[in-house]
Amino acid sequence: MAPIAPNAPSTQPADPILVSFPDQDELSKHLADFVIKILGKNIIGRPEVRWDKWQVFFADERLVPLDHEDSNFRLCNDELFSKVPELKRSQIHTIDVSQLDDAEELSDEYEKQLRDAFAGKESVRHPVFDLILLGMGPDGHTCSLFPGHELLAERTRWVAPIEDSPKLPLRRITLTLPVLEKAHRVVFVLSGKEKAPTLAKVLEDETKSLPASRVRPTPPGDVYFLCTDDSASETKYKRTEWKL
Ligand SMILES: O=C(O)[C@H](O)[C@@H](O)[C@H](O)[C@H](O)COP(=O)(O)O
Repeated sequence: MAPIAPNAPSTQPADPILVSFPDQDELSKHLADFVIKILGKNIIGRPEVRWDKWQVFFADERLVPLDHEDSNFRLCNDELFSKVPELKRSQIHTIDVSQLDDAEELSDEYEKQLRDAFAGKESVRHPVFDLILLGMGPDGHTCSLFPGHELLAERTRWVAPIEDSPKLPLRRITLTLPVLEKAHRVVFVLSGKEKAPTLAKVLEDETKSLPASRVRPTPPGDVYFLCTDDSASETKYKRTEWKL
């Protein structure tokens, strides 16, 4: 067995970075700056968003038409995409609604969209996202990966169907843990006191029993928890001062 070089990079996932802000407005402002820094281009000290470079995928999606009130695309479209004409519809990867009746086929087709977008990159064994933004439910679920569900054990597929979601609607597709683990940066965005006990568990529970606590990107990836103070009120986990 070859000895490990003393300066060899760690293969252990880095500790999560917890940053807490007084309220949602502060959180949103700093999150926007962070996204611009990561996905923008620094032009003479002034970061600018290069919208033409973006490829947007959904961490999970409900199997409903794109204009349905349960659609994650619809929510993002109303709040962001429709306000950014520079971001072309072809850069936003949505589910194939002609396959809504067949979750397996639809999931495979979404994985194919991912494979095509990442084709030619060194990372083709896994997609390596620059940034994945996630929420976390009060039960500790993230994407559509729910506590105790067999999909937590999925290691082969990049995208998987779920038809027995404990949170309605029942039928969805979701990115799998291996994809989350390969990302450069995963950012959980949390607000509200109802998330506080779960966040404490996710950050402090060594057993990693909850889906959100299983999201630990491999080096050099990082996972951030950007929260409002009420969400972070029950955890003793160390805070990091926010610096861009
Ligand atoms: O489709 C879904 O249900 C979501 O993708 C889910 O993973 C969400 O991120 C969490 O439930 C947190 O949601 P909130 O941030 O709205 O509480």
